[in-house]
Amino acid sequence: MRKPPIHRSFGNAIKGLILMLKSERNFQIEVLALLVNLFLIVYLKVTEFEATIILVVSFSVLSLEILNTCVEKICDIIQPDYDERIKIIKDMAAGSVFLMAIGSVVVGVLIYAKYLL
Ligand SMILES: Nc1ncnc2c1ncn2[C@@H]1O[C@H](COP(=O)(O)OP(=O)(O)OP(=O)(O)O)[C@@H](O)[C@H]1O
Repeated sequence: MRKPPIHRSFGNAIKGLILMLKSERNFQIEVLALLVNLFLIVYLKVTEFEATIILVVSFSVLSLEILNTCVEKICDIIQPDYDERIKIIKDMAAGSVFLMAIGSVVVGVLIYAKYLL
Protein backbone atom coordinates (compact mmCIF):
# COMPACT_ATOMS: atom_id res chain seq x y z
CA MET A 1 0.00 0.00 0.00
CA ARG A 2 1.34 3.45 -0.96
CA LYS A 3 2.13 5.74 1.94
CA PRO A 4 -0.19 8.76 2.15
CA PRO A 5 1.42 12.19 1.60
CA ILE A 6 2.77 13.81 4.76
CA HIS A 7 0.01 16.45 4.88
CA ARG A 8 -2.61 13.66 4.87
CA SER A 9 -0.85 11.94 7.83
CA PHE A 10 -0.83 15.23 9.77
CA GLY A 11 -4.48 15.72 8.83
CA ASN A 12 -5.41 12.29 10.21
CA ALA A 13 -3.50 12.97 13.44
CA ILE A 14 -5.26 16.31 13.89
CA LYS A 15 -8.64 14.63 13.25
CA GLY A 16 -7.78 12.18 16.05
CA LEU A 17 -6.91 15.04 18.40
CA ILE A 18 -10.15 16.89 17.57
CA LEU A 19 -12.11 13.68 18.24
CA MET A 20 -10.38 13.35 21.63
CA LEU A 21 -11.18 17.00 22.44
CA LYS A 22 -14.83 16.58 21.50
CA SER A 23 -15.51 13.27 23.21
CA GLU A 24 -13.13 12.65 26.13
CA ARG A 25 -13.77 14.59 29.34
CA ASN A 26 -10.44 13.64 30.97
CA PHE A 27 -8.59 14.85 27.87
CA GLN A 28 -10.47 18.17 28.01
CA ILE A 29 -9.44 18.61 31.67
CA GLU A 30 -5.82 17.77 30.83
CA VAL A 31 -5.80 20.29 27.95
CA LEU A 32 -7.13 22.87 30.40
CA ALA A 33 -4.29 21.96 32.79
CA LEU A 34 -1.82 22.50 29.92
CA LEU A 35 -3.29 25.96 29.26
CA VAL A 36 -3.03 26.84 32.98
CA ASN A 37 0.60 25.69 32.90
CA LEU A 38 1.31 27.83 29.81
CA PHE A 39 -0.14 30.83 31.64
CA LEU A 40 1.92 30.12 34.79
CA ILE A 41 5.11 29.60 32.75
CA VAL A 42 4.71 33.08 31.23
CA TYR A 43 3.25 34.84 34.31
CA LEU A 44 5.80 33.50 36.82
CA LYS A 45 8.68 33.72 34.30
CA VAL A 46 9.98 30.23 35.22
CA THR A 47 13.37 29.28 33.77
CA GLU A 48 13.65 27.66 30.31
CA PHE A 49 14.68 24.37 31.91
CA GLU A 50 11.70 24.37 34.29
CA ALA A 51 9.32 25.29 31.45
CA THR A 52 10.71 22.38 29.41
CA ILE A 53 10.07 19.90 32.26
CA ILE A 54 6.53 21.23 32.79
CA LEU A 55 5.73 21.00 29.06
CA VAL A 56 7.21 17.50 28.70
CA VAL A 57 5.14 16.12 31.62
CA SER A 58 1.98 17.94 30.45
CA PHE A 59 2.24 16.58 26.90
CA SER A 60 3.11 13.11 28.28
CA VAL A 61 -0.17 13.06 30.24
CA LEU A 62 -2.08 14.04 27.09
CA SER A 63 -0.34 11.40 24.97
CA LEU A 64 -0.95 8.66 27.55
CA GLU A 65 -4.61 9.69 27.76
CA ILE A 66 -4.94 9.17 24.01
CA LEU A 67 -3.28 5.74 24.20
CA ASN A 68 -5.51 4.81 27.16
CA THR A 69 -8.59 5.76 25.13
CA CYS A 70 -7.31 3.65 22.21
CA VAL A 71 -6.85 0.65 24.53
CA GLU A 72 -10.41 1.13 25.85
CA LYS A 73 -11.84 1.34 22.35
CA ILE A 74 -9.96 -1.75 21.15
CA CYS A 75 -11.13 -3.64 24.27
CA ASP A 76 -14.73 -2.59 23.60
CA ILE A 77 -14.49 -3.98 20.05
CA ILE A 78 -12.88 -7.23 21.16
CA GLN A 79 -15.16 -7.80 24.15
CA PRO A 80 -18.28 -5.66 24.64
CA ASP A 81 -19.43 -7.86 27.55
CA TYR A 82 -18.00 -7.97 31.07
CA ASP A 83 -14.69 -9.84 31.09
CA GLU A 84 -12.24 -10.00 34.01
CA ARG A 85 -9.27 -9.97 31.55
CA ILE A 86 -10.57 -6.79 29.89
CA LYS A 87 -10.96 -5.23 33.34
CA ILE A 88 -7.28 -5.90 34.09
CA ILE A 89 -6.14 -4.44 30.75
CA LYS A 90 -8.32 -1.32 31.08
CA ASP A 91 -7.35 -0.78 34.74
CA MET A 92 -3.64 -1.04 33.87
CA ALA A 93 -3.98 1.38 30.96
CA ALA A 94 -5.84 3.81 33.22
CA GLY A 95 -3.08 3.30 35.82
CA SER A 96 -0.46 4.54 33.37
CA VAL A 97 -2.30 7.86 32.92
CA PHE A 98 -2.89 8.15 36.66
CA LEU A 99 0.81 7.59 37.40
CA MET A 100 1.90 10.29 34.93
CA ALA A 101 -0.76 12.65 36.28
CA ILE A 102 0.59 12.19 39.82
CA GLY A 103 4.11 12.81 38.48
CA SER A 104 2.97 16.00 36.79
CA VAL A 105 1.37 17.30 40.01
CA VAL A 106 4.60 16.57 41.92
CA VAL A 107 6.64 18.37 39.23
CA GLY A 108 4.22 21.31 39.37
CA VAL A 109 4.46 21.59 43.17
CA LEU A 110 8.27 21.33 43.13
CA ILE A 111 8.68 23.99 40.43
CA TYR A 112 5.89 26.46 41.25
CA ALA A 113 6.36 26.36 45.05
CA LYS A 114 9.44 28.57 44.99
CA TYR A 115 7.64 31.19 42.84
CA LEU A 116 4.37 31.20 44.79
CA LEU A 117 5.43 30.72 48.43
N1 LIG B 1 -15.76 -5.16 29.32
C1 LIG B 1 -15.37 -4.91 30.57
N2 LIG B 1 -15.12 -5.93 31.40
C2 LIG B 1 -14.71 -5.71 32.67
N3 LIG B 1 -14.53 -4.48 33.20
C3 LIG B 1 -14.74 -3.42 32.42
C4 LIG B 1 -15.18 -3.56 31.07
N4 LIG B 1 -15.33 -2.33 30.54
C5 LIG B 1 -15.00 -1.46 31.51
N5 LIG B 1 -14.63 -2.09 32.64
C6 LIG B 1 -14.21 -1.47 33.92
O1 LIG B 1 -14.68 -0.13 33.94
C7 LIG B 1 -13.58 0.80 33.99
C8 LIG B 1 -13.89 1.99 33.11
O2 LIG B 1 -13.88 1.56 31.77
P1 LIG B 1 -14.49 2.41 30.58
O3 LIG B 1 -14.25 1.70 29.30
O4 LIG B 1 -15.90 2.75 30.93
O5 LIG B 1 -13.57 3.69 30.58
P2 LIG B 1 -13.87 5.19 30.98
O6 LIG B 1 -15.16 5.32 31.72
O7 LIG B 1 -13.68 5.98 29.76
O8 LIG B 1 -12.69 5.33 32.02
P3 LIG B 1 -11.43 6.28 32.09
O9 LIG B 1 -11.90 7.40 32.98
O10 LIG B 1 -10.35 5.43 32.71
O11 LIG B 1 -11.09 6.73 30.68
C9 LIG B 1 -12.36 -0.01 33.54
O12 LIG B 1 -11.16 0.51 34.10
C10 LIG B 1 -12.69 -1.40 34.05
O13 LIG B 1 -12.38 -1.52 35.44
